[in-house]
Amino acid sequence: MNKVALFCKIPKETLNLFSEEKYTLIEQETSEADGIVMRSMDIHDMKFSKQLKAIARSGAGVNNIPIERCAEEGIVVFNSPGANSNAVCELTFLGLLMSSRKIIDSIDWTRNIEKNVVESVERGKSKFVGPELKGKTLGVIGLGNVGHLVANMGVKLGMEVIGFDPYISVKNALALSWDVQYTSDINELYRRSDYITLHVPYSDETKNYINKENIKLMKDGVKILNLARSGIINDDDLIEALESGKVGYHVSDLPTEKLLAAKNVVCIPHLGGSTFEAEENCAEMAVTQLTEYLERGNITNSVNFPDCSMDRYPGTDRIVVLNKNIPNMIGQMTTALASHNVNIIGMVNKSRGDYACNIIDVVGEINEAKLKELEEHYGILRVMLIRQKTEQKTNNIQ
Ligand SMILES: NC(=O)c1ccc[n+]([C@@H]2O[C@H](COP(=O)([O-])OP(=O)(O)OC[C@H]3O[C@@H](n4cnc5c(N)ncnc54)[C@H](O)[C@@H]3O)[C@@H](O)[C@H]2O)c1
Ligand SMILES: O=C(O)CC[C@@H](O)C(=O)O
Repeated sequence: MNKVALFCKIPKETLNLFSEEKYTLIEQETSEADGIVMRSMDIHDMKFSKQLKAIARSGAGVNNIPIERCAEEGIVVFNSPGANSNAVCELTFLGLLMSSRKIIDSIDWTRNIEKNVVESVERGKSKFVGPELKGKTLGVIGLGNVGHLVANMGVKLGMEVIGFDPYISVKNALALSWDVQYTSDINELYRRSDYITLHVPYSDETKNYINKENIKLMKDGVKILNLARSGIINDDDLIEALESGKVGYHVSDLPTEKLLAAKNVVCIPHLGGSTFEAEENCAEMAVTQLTEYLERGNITNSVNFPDCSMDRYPGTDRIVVLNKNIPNMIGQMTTALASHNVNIIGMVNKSRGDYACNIIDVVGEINEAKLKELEEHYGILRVMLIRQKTEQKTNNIQ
């Protein structure tokens, strides 16, 4: 029986993916949890027990999870790429309009009209005139699952779109409209754009990505949208530019104390992925990937281990070994298995960066405690034994 800690609410239909015979659902991490399902909470300081095998992030960004430490502790971290991209793209569209048409200020102003509403509206509305999006230039930084949709949306709105992403995937490049102008020179994007929208992960590389040096290159009155993460824009530099009018408007889905107090800023409470559809898509993807790993050892969409899957050989037990990507790992594993007198029927080994995964289907008597001794070997991070299949029923939270 696997224990899974739910750190967030997940839709009822998704709960049903946890079969009753195989899972107990709990609301907190305990020393017994085999898996965690979570959203945006920050778990950098959380201590994980040896029992914890996997964390499934229902969402795209994983800067709230200590990915590297998890890898070293043999904990596979999954995210749900693309599952909330449309929701973010739609909110970006709203952000573009809000930054252009003084929507928020005008709504506030209208709400405070005390009398002669019709007349006051017609007399006062001229102070809220703003530009159309059509014909303006939209700069999209990061052309991943969200960014490529935003770029294509810009084209559909009649905007000139310029995109930058030095690591764009083939899949997203192929999905990009031919009318999106791709540049490998980000300064060109800064110089030409009337609107700049960010869709990159938060990382050491993207911290303070937008700062006073590159703001200088931008057009006067440029509008900047951040629906990615706080910290990607240097708040102080941005606020200075908003004060001077160099930056005309800022829309943030990741508010900070400083931004809340700044002028010409609209803050949204991190609603990018908060649609019914996106929440369901993310939870379903996260839970499916987690259960697939716990039940069958197959890894899809991990952010710290490679994709690694194998069809189960009938009548076998399955051993999953996570290890550092260094020499002689497979030799050590197969030697240890030979000493148990088990026969390897099928095996797959995949590596990515510093880490690797092996799925090994075997027949023969396995002493699990003895097998676990492999974890004492340098470079072996986790050994997991999955005995032959059992049947499924559905589950409810305890
Ligand atoms: N507001 C929200 O609720 C919400 C929802 C989803 C995602 N996000 C944030 O947006 C980010 C992007 O989401 P996504 O689903 O498109 O992720 P993604 O991984 O599909 O795309 C990120 C893209 O950024 C690119 N990139 C990485 N470093 C870059 C750099 N230095 N310069 C330019 N491009 C770079 C990558 O190549 C990739 O194509 C996430 O990491 C997350 O932090 C926020
Ligand atoms: O959990 C959320 O609502 C935020 C999701 C979003 O920031 C993401 O990275 O996918």
